[in-house]
Amino acid sequence: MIKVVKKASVVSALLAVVFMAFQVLADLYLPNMTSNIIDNGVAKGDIDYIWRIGGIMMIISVISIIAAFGNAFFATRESQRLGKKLRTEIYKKAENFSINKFGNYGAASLITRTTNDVEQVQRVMQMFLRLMIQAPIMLLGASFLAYQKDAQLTKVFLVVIPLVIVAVGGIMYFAVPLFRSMQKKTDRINLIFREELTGVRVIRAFNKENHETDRFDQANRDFTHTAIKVNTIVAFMMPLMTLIMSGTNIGITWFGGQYIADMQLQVGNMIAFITYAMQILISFMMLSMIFVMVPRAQASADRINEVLEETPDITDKKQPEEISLSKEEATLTFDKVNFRYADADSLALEDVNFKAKAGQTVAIIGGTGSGKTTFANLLPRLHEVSSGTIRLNGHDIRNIRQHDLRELIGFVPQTAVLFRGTIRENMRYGNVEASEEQIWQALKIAQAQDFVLEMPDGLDSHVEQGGGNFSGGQRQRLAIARALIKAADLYVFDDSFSALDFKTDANLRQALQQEIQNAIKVIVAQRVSTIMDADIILVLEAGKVVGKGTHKELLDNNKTYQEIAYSQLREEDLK
Ligand SMILES: Nc1ncnc2c1ncn2[C@@H]1O[C@H](COP(=O)(O)OP(=O)(O)OP(=O)(O)O)[C@@H](O)[C@H]1O
Repeated sequence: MIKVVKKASVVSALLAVVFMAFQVLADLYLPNMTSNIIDNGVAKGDIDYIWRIGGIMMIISVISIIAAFGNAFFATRESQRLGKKLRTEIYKKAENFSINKFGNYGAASLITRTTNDVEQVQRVMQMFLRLMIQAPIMLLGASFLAYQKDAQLTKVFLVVIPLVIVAVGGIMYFAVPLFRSMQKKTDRINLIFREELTGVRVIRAFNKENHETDRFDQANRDFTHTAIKVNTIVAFMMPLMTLIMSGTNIGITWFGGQYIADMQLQVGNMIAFITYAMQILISFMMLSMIFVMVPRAQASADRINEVLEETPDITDKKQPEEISLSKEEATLTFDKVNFRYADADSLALEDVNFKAKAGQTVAIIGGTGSGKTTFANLLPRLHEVSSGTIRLNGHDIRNIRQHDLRELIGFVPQTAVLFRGTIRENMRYGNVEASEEQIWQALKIAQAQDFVLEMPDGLDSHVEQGGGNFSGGQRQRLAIARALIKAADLYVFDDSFSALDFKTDANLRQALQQEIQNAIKVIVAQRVSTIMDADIILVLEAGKVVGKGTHKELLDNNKTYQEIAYSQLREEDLK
């Protein structure tokens, strides 16, 4: 918790504390003046005294109000700033996570950590700056002043304080573990909800709405059940404290009345004593609220820290090599490349070797799970090779800044992701300075020009979140165009032609061949027809390259390739 809260500004926090100190001092001083006004003004009928002290009390009250406002302002501002800072830090950290790390946490948990967990810490920070300081000062100050007013009456506290400790302790004992578990349950609700939203089509197609609703209901019920339980327990706090406060009041009045009758105590002092007693009990209540909230926020702070303290598994070298666009000089080399996922027993890619030069097309083909996407992800360093070397334009890609490397690569992922906005904004994601002409040229190569032209708003047509208002094939073509808009030495298409019909697929490949002549193209595909013209075809089987060559060579002498090819096309189509 301290690690997280330390990120707040010391100056603002100090200002909040100073204002709070003024407020507490004013609040502690007022009962003393009330006692004076009663004993010296009211009892003796001294109207001047009442006016004078009354006036001073008004001024002190105004100071108390200003101090309370100042404290609230700085406490709120600093806690909000801390929240903003934490959200930004988590976001930046998560943005740089490798695909592996991202998968370990899961999107739902990262969202809960950025929103709910940060809110918990923010709330405690605000409370800390308001109550955490107020409560102890008030407790000590009020105890001291009460003792000064009448030492005999403090014996009431011998009964009251143990009672308060038992009541508050009991409530905390039951509530704190429940508060802790609520954070995990919030995570679970977010996870299920997110999964259901992203998988809504599958859920409907399989008629699993009821099953999913039950799953969500169960998590929701579990969370609500815990929340009700914990709030019921905490709800006892108020009536219990009111009971104790009333009891204290009666005790003080009972003993105080006797002392007044014996002329050992003045009425004003008794009234002041009652106010101090209430302040002592309120301080206990504030402290107990802090003790209830801190463990819950501690759980949140731990979850935030877990993300912030992650060491990135893919980092830039301290003195990276400089690289720039090579155009016709581009080269790509895989030298004994192996890759293993962190939690896997076997290699996902084993001993991959090849060389490609500017203008060439490298194709990767293989069955599902053979390692094709893994291969594609190694190129922009979304994963880091376990051993061996990948060289782009002669540079080991581990020696280049990730940013510089990715500037040289046009990447089309397996799932075409578009962002909410317009087609033009999505296209400019690839190159912010792309001219109108460049955008249309990229759309033309990607075979997306026609359908964009047909849309009433053309490039200004609206794109829904994830590109939901486009067909799978249209999304793929827009994602391809977005990558092509970028001047790159290497274009990677991870199964990016799979949703295209054969004719569009062929036209696209032809356009790529004609228009993108200098760059190296890496095409991952399941369809032989997509990669027939490639200069180098790598056939993957369980992560191993079981064939390497051109379509003709492989068709003549590679059994795996023959099996794939003959299962998809007729013999005459393969020539
Ligand atoms: N994050 C991961 N952690 C552990 N193993 C993984 C992970 N991602 C993929 N794998 C495993 O690595 C192997 C290769 O997966 P990859 O996604 O590269 O296959 P693919 O050829 O692209 O398959 P597909 O054509 O179905 O997309 C598979 O056995 C898969 O189970």
